[in-house]
Amino acid sequence: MDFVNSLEGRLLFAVPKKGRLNHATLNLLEGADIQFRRENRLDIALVKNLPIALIFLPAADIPTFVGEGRVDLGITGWDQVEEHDAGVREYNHARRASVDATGTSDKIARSDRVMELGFGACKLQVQVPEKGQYVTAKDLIGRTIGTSFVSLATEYFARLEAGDDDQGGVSPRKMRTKIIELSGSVEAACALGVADGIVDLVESGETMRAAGLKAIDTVVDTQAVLIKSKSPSKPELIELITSRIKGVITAQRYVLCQYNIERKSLPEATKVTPGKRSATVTTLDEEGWVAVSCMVEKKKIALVMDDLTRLGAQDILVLDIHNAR
Ligand SMILES: Nc1ncnc2c1ncn2[C@@H]1O[C@H](COP(=O)(O)OP(=O)(O)OP(=O)(O)O)[C@@H](O)[C@H]1O
Ligand SMILES: O=P(O)(O)OC[C@H]1O[C@H](OP(=O)(O)OP(=O)(O)O)[C@H](O)[C@@H]1O
Repeated sequence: MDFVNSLEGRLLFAVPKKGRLNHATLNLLEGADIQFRRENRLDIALVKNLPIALIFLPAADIPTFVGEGRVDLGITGWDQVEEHDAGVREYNHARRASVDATGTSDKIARSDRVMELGFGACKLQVQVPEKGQYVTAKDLIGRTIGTSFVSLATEYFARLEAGDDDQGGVSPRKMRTKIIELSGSVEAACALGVADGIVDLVESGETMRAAGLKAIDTVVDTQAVLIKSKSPSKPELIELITSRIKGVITAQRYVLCQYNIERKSLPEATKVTPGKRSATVTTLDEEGWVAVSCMVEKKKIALVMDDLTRLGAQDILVLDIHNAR
């Protein structure tokens, strides 16, 4: 098939081709009924039931493709979007300083965040040896930092060196802190004497603890996001996809809780289960009793059931939601 020509007229949607965000992203696409079949080794797949082409890319490259408007939509980590944007800011800063002392307008190729997707949550943190001499991030000024997030780390330490949170006046080129790029296993850098501190992702904290490191500051709080280019083709299709994905996320986050309770306990019970908008209450055949049905956040359901039982609720049922709008 001539794939390049078959992209004509289709919305281009970039998704992580491998790594930590791949599986959850594919689940999301399935839940949103975006049907495709990916040929072996091909990084483009045409969607069968919508005018969309999926482009499988490394998570780190997706902000570039979307930011430059080559692809309309993308799913990646917010940390990757911030890293890309920090790189553009740094480039513009250097250009302004060397080309035009009065300052040219920033032609920043950036994307818009459409929504957070509720998976891939972690933090990009400054980490140092647990038993070492560094207590705050400022203690690392003038030292060597290992990271895969060179632009964010550069911006972070440039600001620290400038002594304020404002971007103005920061010159990464004149920094005393040395940022060195590592492409993986960043946590090994301190123990092996390559770096004094690192800037790396932390989820459970296991990797950091196993490497004898501790976090002393957070650079970015991140999770997977849906981003779109500044001027996407087919805005109405983007709205449709966004609304479908929202439905899948809501369904993943909530369960449906149903129970019977005496009407006199209803005011207290609806405080425990207020529902997303409000609880649905129906009268039961039995005098003085009502049935309540409402959405509850999955992570809170055990506590909610405990509270309802205490209030005298009976026949408490918890049901999965497959989709929601
Ligand atoms: N430990 C983690 N927990 C949760 N999310 C993570 C974790 N590590 C990375 N991520 C998220 O996943 C994104 C992609 O990370 P990943 O390490 O999978 O990179 P990759 O380039 O896709 O794959 P690989 O590391 O296999 O080359 C990160 O930018 C971050 O948003
Ligand atoms: O806090 P944790 O749950 O332990 O997760 C954090 C680790 O996960 C990521 O590495 P990854 O496994 O992607 O391997 P990498 O070292 O090749 O980047 C990240 O770079 C940390 O090393």
